[in-house]
Amino acid sequence: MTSTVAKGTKLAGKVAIVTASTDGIGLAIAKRLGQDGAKVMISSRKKEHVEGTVENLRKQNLDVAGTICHVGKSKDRESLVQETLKTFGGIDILVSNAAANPVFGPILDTSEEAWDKIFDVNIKSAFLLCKEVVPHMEARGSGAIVFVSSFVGYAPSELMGPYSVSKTALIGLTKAMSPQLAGMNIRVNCLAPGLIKTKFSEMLWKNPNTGFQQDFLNSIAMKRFGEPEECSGTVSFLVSDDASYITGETILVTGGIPARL
Ligand SMILES: NC(=O)c1ccc[n+]([C@@H]2O[C@H](COP(=O)([O-])OP(=O)(O)OC[C@H]3O[C@@H](n4cnc5c(N)ncnc54)[C@H](O)[C@@H]3O)[C@@H](O)[C@H]2O)c1
Repeated sequence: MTSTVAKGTKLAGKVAIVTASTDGIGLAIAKRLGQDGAKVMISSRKKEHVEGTVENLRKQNLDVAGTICHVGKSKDRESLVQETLKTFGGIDILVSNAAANPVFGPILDTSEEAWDKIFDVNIKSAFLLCKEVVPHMEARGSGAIVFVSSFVGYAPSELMGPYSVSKTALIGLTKAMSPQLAGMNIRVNCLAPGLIKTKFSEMLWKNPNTGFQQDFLNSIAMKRFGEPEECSGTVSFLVSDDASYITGETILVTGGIPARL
């Protein structure tokens, strides 16, 4: 199912950065923000993916540019910000979407190296990118940040323990940052998707006849997995003036998975 939401210009004049935006949920968000009028800086680790995505989105008349950014590298984070300022003249919106999950299995089997990678990419880099971006939002007089967490941040997956904890940490980071940022007229919120059909989650939804998949589907009120486009409207709402009195919150987009902290 694809989104049939009417598109508009509610983000006209805004400049957005979306990390890991050449595929999956990040791409759907970047596209939607562009369709809603924002200028969007596309980024991911691979040059060819960035170039291909920019070309594709420009063909759809969206105002986008692109740059490489491995969110765990401080030089890349700096150049993402500098490229955005140089190309579009400011930053109003940050969507921190990049995430890594190098391990599946019992949590106590996680190596220190894997633990560090998950927390570096999923939480520390998200925080450090905010630190980099916030002064530029402050200079514009306002801003909006969205972290992409997950439903497993509320209901930890037994096989993705450290990833789940990193996603819980993003929900906490959203709350922890909101009072200080409110003083700068910057809102910070969080999206917690359910199981969305992307490459990242392929092994969880692509084998239609496994018992696991059936059990999982049965636990979802709507009895289907989500599409990336079903996450993007929520992010566009959260960064728009329609959400002007919402900060520190996480919105679950899960088709109805019972998940609460
Ligand atoms: N697909 C789902 O079911 C699901 C569910 C809940 C949350 N999420 C979250 O949604 C976000 C997007 O995931 P997706 O499903 O679209 O999958 P995806 O694989 O398309 O997105 C994750 C992206 O992060 C990128 N990435 C990893 N390490 C990076 C780094 N160091 N620097 C820059 N980019 C890096 C990957 O290349 C990938 O493009 C992630 O934060 C993920 O945790 C996904």
